[in-house]
Amino acid sequence: MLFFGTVSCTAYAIYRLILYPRYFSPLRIVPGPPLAGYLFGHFPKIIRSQAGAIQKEWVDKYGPTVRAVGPLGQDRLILLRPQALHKILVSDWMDYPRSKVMTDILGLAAGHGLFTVTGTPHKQMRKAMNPAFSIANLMNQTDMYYDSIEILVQSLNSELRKQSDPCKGAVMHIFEWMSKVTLDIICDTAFGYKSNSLLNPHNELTEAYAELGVRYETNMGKLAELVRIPGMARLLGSELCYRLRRLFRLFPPLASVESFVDSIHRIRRIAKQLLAEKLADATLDAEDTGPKKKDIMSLLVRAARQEHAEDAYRLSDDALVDQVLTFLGAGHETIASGLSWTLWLLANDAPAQHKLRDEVSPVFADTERPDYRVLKDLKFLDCVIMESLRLFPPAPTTQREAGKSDWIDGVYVPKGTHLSIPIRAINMNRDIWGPDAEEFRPERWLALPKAYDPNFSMMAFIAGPHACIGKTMSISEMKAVLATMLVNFEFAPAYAGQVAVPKSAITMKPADNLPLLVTPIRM
Ligand code: HEM
Repeated sequence: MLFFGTVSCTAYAIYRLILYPRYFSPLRIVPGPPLAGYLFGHFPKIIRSQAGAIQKEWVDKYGPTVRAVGPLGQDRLILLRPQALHKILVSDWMDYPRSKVMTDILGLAAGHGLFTVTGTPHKQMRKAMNPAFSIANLMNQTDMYYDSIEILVQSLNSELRKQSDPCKGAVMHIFEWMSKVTLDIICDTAFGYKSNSLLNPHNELTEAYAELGVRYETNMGKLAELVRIPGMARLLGSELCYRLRRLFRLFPPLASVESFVDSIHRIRRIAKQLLAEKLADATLDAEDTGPKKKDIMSLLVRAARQEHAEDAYRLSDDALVDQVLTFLGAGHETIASGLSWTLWLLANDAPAQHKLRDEVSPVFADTERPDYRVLKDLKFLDCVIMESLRLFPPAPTTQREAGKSDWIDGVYVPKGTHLSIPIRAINMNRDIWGPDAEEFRPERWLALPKAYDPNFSMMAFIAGPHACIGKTMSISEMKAVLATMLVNFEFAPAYAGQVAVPKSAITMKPADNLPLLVTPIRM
């Protein structure tokens, strides 16, 4: 019996890892890089390459539909064409959910909220959350951004004052500053919580996120493999695993999982605390007829507590904790990354930086806190942000999994195939954007190319029912921060020949925290 079992397992492994990808997969006819290692395929290369870069290299070399192979012989298709993207993201989106590995990892770090549900539960949850992201609500919130932005300006000025000649400026790690200001803004606008990370570098939430960021980036490959073990994702997020986390030290290759578990536990504890405060506030609010709190969580808690029709969907308290985690996870590093790369691009393009400053300065002559409408009307600011998000999309790739076998873009795609959406490669597609697709040219947004498709040519926020719920919020927050930065400071590369490189794997974070020379315009 044991012999029969061993032979069957070995035969299956040989079929799955060696024979299937080479001789039986219907995708073997699709162009792509030569097959790599039997066990992990192209996965190590994907994980180690600069964010979104390998997908771009492959579509440039092999065309708009590329086949690669992931761990355990799993087929992967990289899809660039609008028809294919429309099918998996819009028309048949329910049949192409986010993959289980992706939702397991996202669920651990950013809660089991909108990121991890699909189909009908997703529709219901999204409907419950949409009002909190409405334009009307965002218009109410814009003023709150400036509480943190003004502290950022003061903090950068006090760094400058430490220099022997402040007018000559100082080199500052821009990503660190953008990360702090965006964390403070999301905590305030999403929960009415003052995280104060700009003033207090040892703030618990800031430290936990910094630690999580490091562990997440450097251990992505390990985590992706670990969560494939049935039940492991749930175990890693459990109280038991937190209590026993020191045991990971006994297995040196997994030693760093200890601090990953520790950070997610700390972040979850703060999220629960934030929610408890919101629930207490909601009870008080119900008795009070005065002005209601404007933060997103207060709106969700009030909506969940209101009397609805019997069949209406309500977010439970546990679901609300997960939404807290989702906002924290999704809402700060993405914007921090977008802002940092925009400042990098402007630092390297003095005429664009001057042009933008000329546009925003008159607005600040009238008010220190331009509102949503004023920011919306700043055309060149809009072009600069769109161009920066096109070249450096904070989420440079995303994935889906084929929930059924079907034809996509003329290729028969078996159920279970991993589908990669190469956001950065799509955004730089020369067929759409022309021969200068890789250059920073904000003016291109004033005369869009004929081939431009509003849904599938610039996909920083993707498209369809899973498109980013925070898109309008992100753009308006980026506008408020950038406009204020530009009237107060000038930005230039930190040293001659500086090259900025995005980190490997998932996000577009700059690898070196992006040092830039910051000089004051008004102090
Ligand atoms: C520049 C900033 C941002 C970028 C580039 C960005 C990008 C994206 C992308 C590409 C997705 C789709 C992921 C996928 O389906 O695989 C997404 C989804 C999502 N984003 Fe954002 N995001 C940003 C900011 C935000 C903010 C500020 C929030 C909330 C406060 C947010 C909340 C979400 C949520 C909840 C989803 C899941 C939506 C769903 O499945 O219905 N994002 N984002």
